[in-house]
Amino acid sequence: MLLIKNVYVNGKRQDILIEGNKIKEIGEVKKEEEMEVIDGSDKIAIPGLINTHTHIPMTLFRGVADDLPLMEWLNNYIWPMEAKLNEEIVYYGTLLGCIEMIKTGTTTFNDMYFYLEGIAKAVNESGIRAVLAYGMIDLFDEERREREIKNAKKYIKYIKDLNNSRIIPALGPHSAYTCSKELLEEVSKLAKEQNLLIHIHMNETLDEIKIVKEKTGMEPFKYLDSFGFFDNNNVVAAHCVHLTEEEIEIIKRNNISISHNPISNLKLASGIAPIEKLLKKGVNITLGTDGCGSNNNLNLFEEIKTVAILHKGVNLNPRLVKAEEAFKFATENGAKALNIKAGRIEKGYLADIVLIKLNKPFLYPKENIYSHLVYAFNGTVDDVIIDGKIVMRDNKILTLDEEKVYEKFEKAYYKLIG
Ligand SMILES: N[C@@H](CCSC[C@H]1O[C@@H](n2cnc3c(=O)[nH]cnc32)[C@H](O)[C@@H]1O)C(=O)O
Ligand SMILES: [Zn+2]
Repeated sequence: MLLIKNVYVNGKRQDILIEGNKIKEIGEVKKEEEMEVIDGSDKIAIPGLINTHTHIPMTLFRGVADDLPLMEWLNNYIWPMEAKLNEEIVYYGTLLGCIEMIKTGTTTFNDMYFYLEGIAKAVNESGIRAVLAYGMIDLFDEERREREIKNAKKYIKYIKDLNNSRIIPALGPHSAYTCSKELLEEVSKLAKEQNLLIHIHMNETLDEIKIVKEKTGMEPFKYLDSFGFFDNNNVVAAHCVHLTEEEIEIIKRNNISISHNPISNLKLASGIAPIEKLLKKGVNITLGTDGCGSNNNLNLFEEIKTVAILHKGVNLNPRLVKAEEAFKFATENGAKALNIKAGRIEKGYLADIVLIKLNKPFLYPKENIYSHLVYAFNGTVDDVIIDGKIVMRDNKILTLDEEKVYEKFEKAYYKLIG
């Protein structure tokens, strides 16, 4: 068992006892012989952050094609380079991504990419928790559709056969503008049959909406809703930047979770999602970084701060998205979207816990710590526990050899651009 002694958690100094992968007790815990102890007296404990939209191997694309709009970025740079990926290169890209997320307090990520064996191998070794979807794009071609659906089913089986509760399969139809209606219908059916999360890009840019509207006569959410895509499914819709009132109703009615990616949306000049309207409707808002090609890091604390100030500015309302709301987007709401019992430090919850030393200049005055975590903290955490296991101690990753990963990553990168 693991005992975190005298740590500042849920607003007071107390102990956290972890048994297996769950939180067993919070409060006054007597130290027993067989317990491993972490002294928490100079630290705060927070729930591990949950990143609900990533393409984790895109660490390899960081800084490769900046300052471009989405369609040009995807078509002229990213998609041609992705054609040169393989399992090994993706494995090293993912290892780096896992290090970066653990170092900045993220304990779960929701991913859509390909070469999932490489991704799953790296996730397993790093100790992080992940929901992994094979990203499907058929470009309305029947042969490609068959292949994408076959691949998706292959990876769902592959992940289930790993029998690792930290690695969860999901379905990842890329978007309404790159997937045929037949593929989307097949995905919706499969998701219901196997009770799988659907992870999809929605309404990210005005171009995308124009393409879908010209093809179907409807906006993306209305089009998908017209054939029951969302019915009785668990859906995480990434971006949701440009929405009609009618589409917001569809999101609410279908209990769709939004993965709001404010920094990616700004960097690609996609726009700013209508968070004020979505909040008013009680929509479950979560946070994502997107890939490192359009952010360019995986530090979810930057998304927390951005979401807490961006919407104040654009709506001229300083009361919009308070600090505790922004923090909830990245913890409890993310857990709800991914249907995992995490996002809070409470008895019976998964032991995904992050410890932060308080002796950092931007964490003073200490009594305002919960404000600092949103408006002042830079994201460098100290200890990380995932699934009840210590994966980082005093900022040192215990599950991977960092220097070796950096060296192998660079070699993989040069193979990719060579
Ligand atoms: N089976 C597909 C893989 C799709 S994975 C997910 C895709 O989303 C792409 N992607 C990354 N960021 C974004 C974004 O912000 N919007 C739309 N697509 C993105 C990413 O480059 C990747 O091609 C194929 O063969 O291409
Ligand atoms: Zn994306």
